[in-house]
This record gives sequence, structure tokens and C-alpha cells, in this order.
Amino acid sequence: MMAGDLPLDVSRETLAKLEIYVEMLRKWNVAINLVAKSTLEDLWQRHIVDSAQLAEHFGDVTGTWLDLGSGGGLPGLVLAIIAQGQGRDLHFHLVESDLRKATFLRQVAQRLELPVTVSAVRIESLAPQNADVISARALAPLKVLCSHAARHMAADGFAIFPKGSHAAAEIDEARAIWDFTVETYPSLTNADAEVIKVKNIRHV
Ligand SMILES: C[S@@+](CC[C@H](N)C(=O)[O-])C[C@H]1O[C@@H](n2cnc3c(N)ncnc32)[C@H](O)[C@@H]1O
Repeated sequence: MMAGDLPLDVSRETLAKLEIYVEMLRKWNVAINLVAKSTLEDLWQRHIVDSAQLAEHFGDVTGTWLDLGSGGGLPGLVLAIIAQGQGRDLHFHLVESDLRKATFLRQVAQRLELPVTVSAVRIESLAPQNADVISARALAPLKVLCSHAARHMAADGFAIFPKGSHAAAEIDEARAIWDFTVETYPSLTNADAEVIKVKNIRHV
């Protein structure tokens, strides 16, 4: 494991928890497609570091962090491990409609004693959450994410989405339907990709 690749300092305990998580991810991935098998060789950089970079946006936020379409826990579980290690007052709510993936998320959360709740439902059927932060990775284009965020985000909250090389096009497309403010940050794991932070989402 390469702690030095992480975009932040983490304690030995946090690193140990990340290692256990990765070990469980690899084990369960034999039976469930949590991450593409083609990415297993580079799992740490492709998935753990790529998720961990969102921790740079913790700032002084407290409350509920809602991660939509968590899959194998990316970025939700990685961020919960880091936030817990930093002693942050953040609770992570992971939404994943696939029951087997949701079971995996609960098993990791239980084993690592993380501040995590898992809802095994479709996002569309989840009651409005008033979340302080919303994240989603590899779930949907920005125009769809804006619709989820508009429903589930607190008025003063923000959404943070790792995006690929089409972030600018997705922003343009979303603007036809949604009004919002957006900040973009270069991805630390992919020179062509960006992380976008979205606030004040309203229908046009
Ligand atoms: C492409 S995977 C990405 C998973 C993870 N975020 C990652 O980066 O590896 C998308 C995940 O979202 C879940 N998902 C898709 N649509 C959903 C919905 N409407 N409600 C809840 N989960 C959904 C799928 O089951 C899948 O696990």
C-alpha cells in the first residue's frame, strides 16, 4: 500500500483501515462486480486515491455527507475512513440500489466501525435528505446529478463530483436545465479529468 500516494497525511490507523477495506473489496470482487476487473492491478491509484482526493474539500463542513450510487464504496467508504481518522463530525449516508453491493458496504462499515448508514434503495425513491454535502462518482451525467442534488442537498450545501475529460461539456449540457455555481479542480489521478464542486442548484 502506498500512503505516500494519498493527497493528504493519514494516520497509521487510517491507513490500516484503508488496507482492510481494499482487502475486502478484492475478496468480494470475485463474486460481485464492485470495480472493473481491469482496474484491480491499479486499484490503489484508480480508486482509493481518486476517491481520497475529495477529502481535500472537507473544509469545516459537519453533518451529513450523502454519497449516491456508492457501488463498492467509492468515494463514500474511503471518505468515511479518512473523516473518522481526522475526528470529523461527519456522518456518511451511502445510497446503493444493488442489494449485494449494499450488503458489502454494510459489512465494511460494521467491521471498521465507521460513521456510515447504507440505504439499499434507488435514489429516486429516497425521501429528501437535506444533506450538507453530496458526492457521486461514475453515476450519471451532471444534468442528472443536479436533479438528485436539487432534491437532497441543504440550501447552503455543496455537491462534489469527480468527472472525466468531458466535464466542460457536461456543465454546458446541465446549464440548459439547471442554474448553479461551479468550481473546477484538476484531478490528482488523471491529467484529463476534473473534480467539480457545485452549489446553489436551481431550475432555470
Ligand atoms: C458505475 S457504478 C459506480 C460505483 C462507484 N460510485 C464507483 O465509483 O465505483 C454506479 C453505481 O450506482 C448504482 N446506481 C445506479 N443508479 C442508481 C440509482 N438510481 N439509485 C441507487 N443506486 C444506483 C449502481 O448499482 C452502481 O453500483
